[in-house]
Amino acid sequence: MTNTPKRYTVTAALPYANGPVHIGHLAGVYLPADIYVRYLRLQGRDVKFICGSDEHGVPITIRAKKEGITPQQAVDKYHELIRKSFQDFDVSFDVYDRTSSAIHHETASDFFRKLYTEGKFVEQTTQQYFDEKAQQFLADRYIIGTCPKCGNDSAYGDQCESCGTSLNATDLINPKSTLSGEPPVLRETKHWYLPLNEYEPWLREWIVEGHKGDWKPNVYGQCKSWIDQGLQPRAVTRDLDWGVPVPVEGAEGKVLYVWFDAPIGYISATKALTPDWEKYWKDEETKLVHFIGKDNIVFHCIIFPSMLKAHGDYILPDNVPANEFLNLEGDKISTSRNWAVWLHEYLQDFEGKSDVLRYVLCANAPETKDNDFTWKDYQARNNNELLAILGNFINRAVVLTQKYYDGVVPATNNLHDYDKEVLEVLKGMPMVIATYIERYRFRDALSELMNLARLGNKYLADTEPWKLIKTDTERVKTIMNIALQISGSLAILMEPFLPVSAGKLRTMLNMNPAMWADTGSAEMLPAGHVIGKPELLFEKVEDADVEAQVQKLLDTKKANELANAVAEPAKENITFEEFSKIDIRIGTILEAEKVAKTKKLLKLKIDTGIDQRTVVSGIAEFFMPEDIIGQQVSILVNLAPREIKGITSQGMILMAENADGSLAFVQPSKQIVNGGGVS
Ligand SMILES: Nc1ncnc2c1ncn2[C@@H]1O[C@H](COP(=O)(O)OP(=O)(O)OP(=O)(O)O)[C@@H](O)[C@H]1O
Ligand SMILES: [Zn+2]
Repeated sequence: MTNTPKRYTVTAALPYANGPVHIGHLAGVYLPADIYVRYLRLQGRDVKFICGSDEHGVPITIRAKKEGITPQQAVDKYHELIRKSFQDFDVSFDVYDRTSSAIHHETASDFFRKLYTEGKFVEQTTQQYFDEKAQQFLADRYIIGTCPKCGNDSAYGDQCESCGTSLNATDLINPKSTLSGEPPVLRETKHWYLPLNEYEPWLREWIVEGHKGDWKPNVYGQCKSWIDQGLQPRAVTRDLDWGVPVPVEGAEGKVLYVWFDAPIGYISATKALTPDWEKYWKDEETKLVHFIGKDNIVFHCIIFPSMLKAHGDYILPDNVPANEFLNLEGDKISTSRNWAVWLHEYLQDFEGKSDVLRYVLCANAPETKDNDFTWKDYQARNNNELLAILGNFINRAVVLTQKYYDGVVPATNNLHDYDKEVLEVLKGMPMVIATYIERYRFRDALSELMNLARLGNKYLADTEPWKLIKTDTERVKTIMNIALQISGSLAILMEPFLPVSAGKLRTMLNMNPAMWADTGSAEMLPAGHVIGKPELLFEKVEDADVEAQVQKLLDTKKANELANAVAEPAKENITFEEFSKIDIRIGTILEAEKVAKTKKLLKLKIDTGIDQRTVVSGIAEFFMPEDIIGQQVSILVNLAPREIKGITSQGMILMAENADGSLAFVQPSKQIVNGGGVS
């Protein structure tokens, strides 16, 4: 599509309703989509921004089972959490719907029925894995095994998350049911398949030949490799009781595969938004763009387009600008490992700072390769870029205008070459930024925006109006006028990236509503216009703020280590006679002191009931001597005495060790007389 399209349908991947939104989702999908849409609106284009929760599929049924609630209750909880956090983050969806809605069930059913009636599916009875204990077919994530491609031993029945290969359950080596842990048996069942192999020549022409130039290399490359490997028919139904029922007689107990119904969710959400929905999906003059992360490429570039093609009434995506992945502090973001910065928590911890997160995630977006988010980088980008460059420039321009002219925009006079150069750059900037945005290069676009603020700072630093005001007041008028022109343009150009700050700046400058096309010209803030009072756009992020976040992550790491700790294998068997030789008694600590010049050792005096004896114990890192006096402990009393740091240790205190190496006393659960035997 080269000419300006008549309208746009922009979709953002439907977030899966089994966890909250994290920064990876934002950087990969929702932020670039929101920047794009906000920009289009400023261009006056007709655009609908579509999203909603993806609420079907096996992981939701597994979570519901685990929590003892129904799948509907599970998705209700996360749908609301996700919807609210997007809203609080100012993601400007025109509609945020959900796939458990009636309108979606109806739309997805109709879609399936049309393809079914027109003979677009292949019906096949095959052997599928069945869990005899749970009396259930094992779709997708109900089955794990070893990936035949990469050897990952926890690949799912539909996909290996390690190498990204899409799988059939029967491809897995050593398959196991995730319900019972048992190896499954094979049972006959009937399903409907979309014969992707038949769409291969068309896909080759449409993508491999047609989109070589305009799709991102990572997206194009993945598609080409899929097509080159040869496509197989793909089942679009599942034996499951949660989802859109297959609307065909004899298909009781079967639902549509989640990846069949989810993308149709974009269409149903548009239906929920407007009775005019058809022109956003069926008119060739509409430009359809899907924003997704890299693991969704095959579904949006191969499977969904084949479905749309089979249906025949719908347009195809013009582009699918998928991003790579964002990692967190060097580790893959993971919902199940709680390794994430959760959006709703961020918004609580950093109230009023949604733009800072938007800035950092866009400046560091994984557009061409995986990238890493670190709190140090977050702090540096806020303090050294947003605050020091953008915030500082705006503040100078507004404060000086208030000081010299009581907020009235002065007129220019007699332009110097330098002024003309700066105005020339300003005039060209909207086009430069727009071109990057239209090519889905949001990092470059943001970097140009910051260059404009840098230019403004440099202009003021070079011309030094604060000195000239004493000698050349006419010159200062020109300088301040130009600084304000830059500020006014920034207020509009930054809106897609930093909507909250852009709003504040527009208020500060007392601006009339303006569009992208108005920027770069002196008409925005004409001489005589009165601006408002200065207000700080950004504030410093302190060390303590980011240290608290890093600590939160360290705590998560520790909790994960404890949860994943694997017990050491048991030692060799011993006989009862051997065990009987061991004499363990309950005793009480009478005295405790640190052993001089050591870090780990405490010297204890213990009442063992038999005697009072000295024991040297390596527990000083975990206990303060004064805290343990009076505690009952278990002591091995017939261990041969040993010399430790010049002290004779007569026995050993029994300690239990945690996964992180910390120690606890092995103590009786109620008071026991000293000397009481342990057996
Ligand atoms: N770390 C990430 N970086 C970039 N994009 C991501 C990241 N994690 C998920 N996405 C994208 O966000 C969109 C929504 O993700 P979805 O709700 O399907 O969760 P997911 O991929 O299962 O992630 P998670 O397992 O972390 O919840 C998808 O398009 C996905 O590709
Ligand atoms: Zn694999």
